Amino acid sequence: MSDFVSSVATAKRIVVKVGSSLLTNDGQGLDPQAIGEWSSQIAALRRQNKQIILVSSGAIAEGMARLKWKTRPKAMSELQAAAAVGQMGLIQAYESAFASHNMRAAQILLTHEDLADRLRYLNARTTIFKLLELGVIPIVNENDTVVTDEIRLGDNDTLGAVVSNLIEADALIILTDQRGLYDSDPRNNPDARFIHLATAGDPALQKMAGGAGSHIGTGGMLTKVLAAQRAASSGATTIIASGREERVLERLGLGEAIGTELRAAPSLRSARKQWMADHLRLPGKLVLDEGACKALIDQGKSLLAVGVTDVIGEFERGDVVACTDSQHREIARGLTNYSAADTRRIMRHPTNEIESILGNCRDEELIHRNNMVLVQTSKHTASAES
Ligand SMILES: Nc1ncnc2c1ncn2[C@@H]1O[C@H](COP(=O)(O)OP(=O)(O)O)[C@@H](O)[C@H]1O
Ligand SMILES: N[C@@H](CCC(=O)OP(=O)(O)O)C(=O)O
Repeated sequence: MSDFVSSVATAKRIVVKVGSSLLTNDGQGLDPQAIGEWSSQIAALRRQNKQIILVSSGAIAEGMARLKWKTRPKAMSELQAAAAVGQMGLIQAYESAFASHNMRAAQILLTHEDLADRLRYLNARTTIFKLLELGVIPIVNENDTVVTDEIRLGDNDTLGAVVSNLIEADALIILTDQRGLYDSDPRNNPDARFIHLATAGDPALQKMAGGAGSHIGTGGMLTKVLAAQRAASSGATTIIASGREERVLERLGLGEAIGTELRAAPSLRSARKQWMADHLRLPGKLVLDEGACKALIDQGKSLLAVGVTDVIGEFERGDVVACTDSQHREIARGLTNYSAADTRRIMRHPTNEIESILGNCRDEELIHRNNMVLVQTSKHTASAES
């Protein structure tokens, strides 16, 4: 028995990764009952007031069943074809399972490149946040059709971590066919000891983890341990637990310490905020009025166009820009949703006028709070917030 409370209890935004082995009948196509069970458990977490993003594998396994292939192909083009065929079944199954709980789901297919490109990264983020705001469950998988071996994330454990970083999730739950992480592969060593709690990124964990245990799964424990390390860089805690444990998600949400919990070291600062803070040369500056400075510093709010009095420099949507007070002292920086040209047109105007000025209103905020880092203390010193 573990004597700690699961971090899932206090987590508000959670990425849940479900591996192929938990969605299929021994790799032979999707198991609708399993999908029904996952959607019920996610509905239970929603009732606990948590935002859930599902990273689901299973497209290749379902595609193989639909194409009547008995063994997993090796050729990239065949894997991609299977994924393309199977992804439809996967989404179809989730769509009807969530509908029975009066919930909507959305399909998000991502590649490594989408997240390496700043604009596409920002668009993916904005879309996922909007879906969460609307109460929709985003279902994410890798866009297998367009990726080659070299640029493939390759396993959904890594994708789960990348998505956790993207939306700054509090927790990443990786569900698999084992109770969690042991100090060696329990399939080969019956005396393997179970790890309840450890720090993500501890090099000892990598030595314990082996490859995939089944012909269905891809990564094994090693990709899960590495995913935990990656998720920790934006502060998320990872839980590796058995998907066969009854009501596992709901119980984790209630604080039961099921599985292995890999916590981020307390000192870790959000990687994205670090990235913004590290920008030395910014392409532009927004000068804010007093009210906007207060909203950012004291109230933790997003920046709206109405609070901007001047735009200096040239920049595009997605660039990191500085926000200054009327004395040109930098108080914050963040990813802007509007170019310099558009900002000049909408500054000093309330949000409800953006559409009539620009012809559309893609984002209500000029810089969303989630995309901003404060770079001053109340004394206007230049130290970055931690
Ligand atoms: N130290 C370890 N502790 C637990 N499982 C391990 C360990 N090393 C390797 N494994 C293997 O990892 C497998 C889970 O990974 P994988 O087959 O990729 O599943 P999934 O499809 O859920 O991602 C387990 O079935 C197990 O055999
Ligand atoms: N994109 C692939 C996922 C591959 C994968 O990581 O599978 P798994 O190791 O079972 O989580 C699919 O949908 O089949």
